[in-house]
Amino acid sequence: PIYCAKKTKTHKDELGICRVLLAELEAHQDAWPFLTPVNHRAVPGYRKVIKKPMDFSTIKEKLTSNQYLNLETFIIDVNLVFDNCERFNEDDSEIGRAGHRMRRFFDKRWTELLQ
Ligand SMILES: Cc1ncccc1N[C@@H](C)c1cnc2ccsc2c1
Repeated sequence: PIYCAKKTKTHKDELGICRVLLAELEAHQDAWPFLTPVNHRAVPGYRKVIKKPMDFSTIKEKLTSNQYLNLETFIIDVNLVFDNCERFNEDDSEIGRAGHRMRRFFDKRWTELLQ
């Protein structure tokens, strides 16, 4: 088409996409290490190494209490979950592999939803 305006997404549209993406992340079979905050008393060294802990339940709380300005601030928190995972866990470990699989899944889904 000659005139093809890029459809801007309203705040509500973007939050709807965040809710869909978060629900899919939580339902993923490899989500188990990321569903709740890492218990730093049970995981020695975690509090020292990971300056900004993040997990899917915290993201959900922030989403439902309207703390995300837009899709970008939501994506930054999701990526923080995976970056923390890479920093603390060996690539060749159960949790490390789950983190890589979850990041690949997330990258694929949000680009699909935004096309
Ligand atoms: C994402 C992450 N990074 C570093 C350490 C832990 C975790 N996940 C927590 C839930 C967790 C905490 N403890 C255990 C014990 C076996 S799997 C598992 C998972």
